[in-house]
Amino acid sequence: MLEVQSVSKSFDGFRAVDGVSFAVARGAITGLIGPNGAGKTTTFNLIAGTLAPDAGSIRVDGRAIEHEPAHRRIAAGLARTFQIPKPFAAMTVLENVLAAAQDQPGERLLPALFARGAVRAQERRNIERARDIIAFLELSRVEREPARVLSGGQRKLLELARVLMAGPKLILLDEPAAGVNPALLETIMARIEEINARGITFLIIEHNMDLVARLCGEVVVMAEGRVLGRGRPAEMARDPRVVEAYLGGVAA
Ligand SMILES: Nc1ncnc2c1ncn2[C@@H]1O[C@H](COP(=O)(O)OP(=O)(O)OP(=O)(O)O)[C@@H](O)[C@H]1O
Repeated sequence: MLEVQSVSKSFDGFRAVDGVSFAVARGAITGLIGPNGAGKTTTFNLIAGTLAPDAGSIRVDGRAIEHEPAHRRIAAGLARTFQIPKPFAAMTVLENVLAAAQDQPGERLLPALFARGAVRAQERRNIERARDIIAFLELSRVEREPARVLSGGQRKLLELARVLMAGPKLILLDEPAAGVNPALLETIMARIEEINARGITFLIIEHNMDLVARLCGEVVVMAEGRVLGRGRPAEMARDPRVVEAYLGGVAA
């Protein structure tokens, strides 16, 4: 589903991502782990298109996307969340989810002028879909509330809702467990499992090893801009190179 091949990115001569290669199988939930500063978020930004790689290729479903703008990658089925969610604070939960819908005919001039009925029908379908997704993520109670009133965990759920509204086949999650209380974390993990069971592939950056051990069939471990290893979470946790990278990270 995703192939990252020899991808590099430097900031002012500092190699944040240095010849990184890995693949994510269709239908898998793969973890991207490693100590702080390993280059995980930079790798996400390169895959999602918020940063352009200096070198290397990125393929989704066999199609090279590294030169495509971020919005085209979303249309190609790639969606991502952020470590710190950034909902539209003044908009309601429902409006936030609706804003993530792809291919809204109302945004195109000609259909808007000549097919008002069709536009309205599409909008109704979008609202129905958004409300189903909101219910699935247990946010119905706050559907009409502005996003600014949500807790940290609810914001993570709202991000997932927005991502689902875009209809992706591959979802990149940046620290879905960060700042989330244990009850909501259980909801988030269960929903990720259910979404995955419907055939959607995940790549997840996460420091919470309970989440990684439960959800991820395989992890890719990064340190200092490179891939240290890949394998099952329990295997990687025992790998001396991985242990050393984490200890080094703590010491630094
Ligand atoms: N825009 C930037 N300009 C300069 N340096 C950057 C930039 N973005 C990231 N870096 C540096 O690149 C390195 C990798 O950062 P990155 O955020 O990708 O790490 P990470 O593995 O996601 O870390 P964390 O787990 O703490 O989120 C860090 O040393 C960081 O300071």
